[in-house]
Amino acid sequence: MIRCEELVKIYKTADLEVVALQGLDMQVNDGELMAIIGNSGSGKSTLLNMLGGLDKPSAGKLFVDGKDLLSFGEKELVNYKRETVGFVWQNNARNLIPYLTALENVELPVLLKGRRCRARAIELLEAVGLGHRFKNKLSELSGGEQQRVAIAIALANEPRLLLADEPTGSLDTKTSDQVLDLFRTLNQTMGITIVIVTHDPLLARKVDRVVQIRDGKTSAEMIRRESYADELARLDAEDAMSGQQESHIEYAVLDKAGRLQIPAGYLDADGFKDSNKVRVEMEEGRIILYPQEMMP
Ligand SMILES: Nc1ncnc2c1ncn2[C@@H]1O[C@H](COP(=O)(O)OP(=O)(O)OP(=O)(O)O)[C@@H](O)[C@H]1O
Repeated sequence: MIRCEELVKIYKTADLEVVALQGLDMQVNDGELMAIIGNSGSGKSTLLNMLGGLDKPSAGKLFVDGKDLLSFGEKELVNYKRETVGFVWQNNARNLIPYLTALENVELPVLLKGRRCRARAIELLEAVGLGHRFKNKLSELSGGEQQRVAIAIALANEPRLLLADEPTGSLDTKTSDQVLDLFRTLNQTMGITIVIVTHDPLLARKVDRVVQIRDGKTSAEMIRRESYADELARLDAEDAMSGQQESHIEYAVLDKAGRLQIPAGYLDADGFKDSNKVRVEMEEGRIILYPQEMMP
């Protein structure tokens, strides 16, 4: 669904250049539900904006749903944003009009697309579990319900890809869980690919793959040992203690040039700390790193 190769984004301001993405490689499969995590300023939102066609990369390759985004002109970009992607933001106010009802809020974008809208808007609200609240004004809905209206709007154009930037950032744990459950249901029933940018470690634990970005590059991937659905089924069957097992296996990302980012903290050990060299040995199918002065 998504293929980024050596993606670079440089922001130029009057007196400064910021390299927000520094040759980022990432793939997302069709129908995947995955999360992107990383420290503040690591480039997550920049990447999401590139994927959504809201901004253009400075260099690299970017394919979404078989389309080469870097080759797009203005018109193709507008079509792409209208037809291929949907967005969900942390801040609902960006999407919603408080004095209109849930139904009117969803009808609006459907109307703009020139379809028969009421039936479709009701269908979308039912898909996000709000079939019973569509006559309520936005101001009468809870934060989680408002976020679900925003998700219904994002689905109005039947996008193949849903991009969510901190979608649970302003919600409590229980409501965040409900929004994530909704993403999972939409992912399974509609086959829509979903990419979530999040700071929330609990949310990240619940998706099957997490990509970590460090300094504008992918540095690690956490892949579930078993799917979340399988884990829930197993936990139901076993006692609660088995939930202590780590849910994900962490992989460091190896780029095409053979570069590897050692996970944060590993190089704090004695011998590695004050050196810019490590000794690399191949041993029985393993690659082992030794501090410079330590002989194997
Ligand atoms: N429009 C812009 N002009 C200049 N610099 C920018 C712009 N947008 C982002 N940056 C810079 O690019 C870098 C990456 O920013 P980005 O917003 O992608 O990070 P992030 O990982 O999403 O952070 P956060 O988690 O805090 O939202 C930062 O150093 C940021 O200051």
